[in-house]
Order: sequence, then C-alpha cells, then structure tokens
Amino acid sequence: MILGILKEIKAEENRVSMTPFGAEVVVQHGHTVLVETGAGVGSGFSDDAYRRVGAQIVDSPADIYARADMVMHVKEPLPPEYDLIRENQIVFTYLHLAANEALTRVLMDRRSVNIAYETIQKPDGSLPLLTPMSEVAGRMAVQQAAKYLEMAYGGQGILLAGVPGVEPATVVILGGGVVGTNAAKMACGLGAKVFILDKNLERLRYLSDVMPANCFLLASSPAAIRDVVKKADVVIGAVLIPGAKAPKLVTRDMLPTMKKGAVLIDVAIDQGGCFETSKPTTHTNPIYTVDGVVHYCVANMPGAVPKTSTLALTNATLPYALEIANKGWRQAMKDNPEIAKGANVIAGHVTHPGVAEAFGFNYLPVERLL
Ligand SMILES: NC(=O)C1=CN([C@@H]2O[C@H](COP(=O)(O)OP(=O)(O)OC[C@H]3O[C@@H](n4cnc5c(N)ncnc54)[C@H](O)[C@@H]3O)[C@@H](O)[C@H]2O)C=CC1
Ligand SMILES: CC(=O)C(=O)O
Ligand SMILES: [Mg+2]
Repeated sequence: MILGILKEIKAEENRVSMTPFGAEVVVQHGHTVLVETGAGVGSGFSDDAYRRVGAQIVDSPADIYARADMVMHVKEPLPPEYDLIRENQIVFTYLHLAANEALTRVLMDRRSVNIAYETIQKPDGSLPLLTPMSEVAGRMAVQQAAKYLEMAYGGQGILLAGVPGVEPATVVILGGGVVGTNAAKMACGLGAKVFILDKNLERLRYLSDVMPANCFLLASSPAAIRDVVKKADVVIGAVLIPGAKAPKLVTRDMLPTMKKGAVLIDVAIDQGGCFETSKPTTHTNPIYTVDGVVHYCVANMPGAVPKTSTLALTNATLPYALEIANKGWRQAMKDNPEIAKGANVIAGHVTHPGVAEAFGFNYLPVERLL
C-alpha cells in the first residue's frame, strides 16, 4: 500500500502523524511511504531523516492525495484539502465528527474511508489512540490553569499551589478518565485541593485507591456540579461519551455563581465542549472571558508540545496503521474489532452511532460493508 504523511495545516499544529522511526517499520513491511516536505520539522524531524529510512519526500499535499491509498494526518482535513480526498481513499486521523456536521457531510460526499483515531476502542472500553494525547492534554491543562490564574490574564491572581500559611487553589475536574486523572495527578502534586466528578462509580472507587489524600471523589450530577463550581478556582472539562457530542455540564447560569477570575479549561472542546459558553480557541488566542470567568478552549492542546506529543502519538498509532496497510481496511476491520470501531464515515455512509445521532443521519453498522 502507499501511505501518505501530510503536513498539518491547522493553526499552530506542529505534530506529524508518523515519525521516521515509524516510517522505517512501515517501509520494512514492503509499503511505500510518501511524506510531504517539511511535515516533520515542527516535531524535530528533517526531510532527510525520512529519506534515510526509505520514505519519499513529496512537494505538495495534492500529490500525496493523488497517489496514496491511505493518508494520515493528526488533525481533521481542512477546507483546502476537501476536493483532494478521493473515493475509496483511507483517511486515518483524529476526526471528532460529532462536533462537525460540515466535515461529516464533506466526507460522505467524497465517499472515502474515514477511520477516526479517537473512536478506535479496545474491548475494555479504553481508547488506545486517544489515550496518549489525553495524557498530554490532561497534564497541560493544569499548567495552563496555573498561568491563567495570574492577574495579567484576567485570572484571580492566586498561586495554584498556595504557600505555607495561604490556601492552595481548588481545582474541579469533570470526568475522571485519562484527561481527568492526568490533570488530577499534576494538580495534586502541586498541592491543590482537587475534586474529580465522574458518573461511573466503579471509576471513582478505583481512583480512591490510587489518588492522594488531597483528591476528593464525587458522583457527578447536575446538583453536584452546580454546587462544586461555586468554590472552584479552576474547572477542567474532561468528560467523554466516545464518538458523541459532549454533554453541557456547566451551563451559562452557573457562571455568575462562580468566583470572578476563575479559570475554565474545556479539554472536551474537540467533541463540542462541556461548558455551555465554550467555543474553540487557538494557541495564539487561547482565552476569552464570559461573566468574569476566563475560558481556555484550545482543541489541539498537544500541538503546543509537538516533540513530546508526536512520539507518544506514533507509539500508539503505528500498530493500527500497519495492520490497515498490511490487510486493507476491510480485512483489518473483520479481523480486529478495535479498528472497526474507528469506522466513522465509509463510502458515503455514517458508520458511527454517535456521529449519526449528533446530526440525525442514518446509521449503517460498518459490518454491513465488510
Ligand atoms: N483539547 C484537546 O487538545 C484534547 C482533547 N481531548 C478530549 O478530552 C476529552 C476526554 O478524553 P479522555 O479523558 O481520554 O476520555 P475518557 O473516556 O478516558 O474519560 C471520560 C470520562 O468522562 C466520564 N463522564 C462521561 N459523562 C460524564 C458526566 N456527565 N459527568 C462526569 N463524568 C462523565 C466518563 O465516565 C469517563 O470516565 C475527550 O473529548 C477528548 O477528545 C483529548 C486530548 C486532547
Ligand atoms: C485528541 C486531539 O484532538 C488532539 O490531540 O488534538
Ligand atoms: Mg483535539
């Protein structure tokens, strides 16, 4: 198979979907790897590093789309690429379609085979291609919160960690999955008073065994959220219903009950966000303020630390990319139900229930296409 590694074109996105180490393995399996010139530079990989392992450097995205059986990205395809996507071409990347009806329609029209990293799922429910970026974003969320609590950014002017004699910040985390747990580890390590809310009681029981004593675990309900946000200095949105639009847990009417200069970090923004007042922002313009509450809603947080994120992402994606390349998408999905869960839009059909439900489209189980 011919694999195409595209250069990211989203604002301030410096990750790349395959390292030279990954490309080397794919080439060793007898595949051709095309890499768009400059694709790896932001992550510290020159064109020569890819050439040395047998990949070919290609000048334009149009050439890659024209030649590759499977194109790989980190972020979703953007408008300049839409017309380049070919029928039956495999598009393997983060798609977050439940938050993007326009892109869903484009991919249906192109009749391509669109496999989303974020919905590939193991039998235990975990999301192996989302996990590494959730680890990065969860940890980063606390760094960002600490920064935006500073007064110059509109924050309250408090130090997250406090100092001896002065209380630390109260950090509320909605969702105790990968993002939530990684954020909690960082915030607890800094000495903050941390509350994690999750609706999965088994998860809360597990977290109570492994988290330190400054982490408090609450069952998530509208009443619990309404109550806890009042005392929060930071709220981190980290909920997920895989493939579906995020539930709006913090509603607009709660903002006036919160502290002025509190900071909301909506990590779940890529699935539409879990605060009613969230709208996507970029690394250049990451924050805005509503009712005195600072909002940070960057949809590609790991893009800010590409040298860490690219390595973590390729570690996770490579075995799946290789299986798809070795077998073709149909056989790979027949053999490996984890990959079948990644099927979002195939040959014009919506094959993910969360995406179909988000926009009222017909849902066709992918098994019917295999
Ligand atoms: N903005 C960015 O750059 C990034 C965003 N993300 C996003 O972060 C979000 C979270 O991802 P993960 O932690 O990996 O997901 P996860 O599946 O590991 O955890 C989600 C948690 O939310 C809980 N949950 C669901 N509904 C809830 C509710 N109503 N109240 C409380 N908890 C609830 C679930 O029980 C689960 O424990 C996803 O939308 C993901 O796409 C991930 C990485 C980067
Ligand atoms: C998960 C995701 O959307 C990201 O890493 O940007
Ligand atoms: Mg994202």
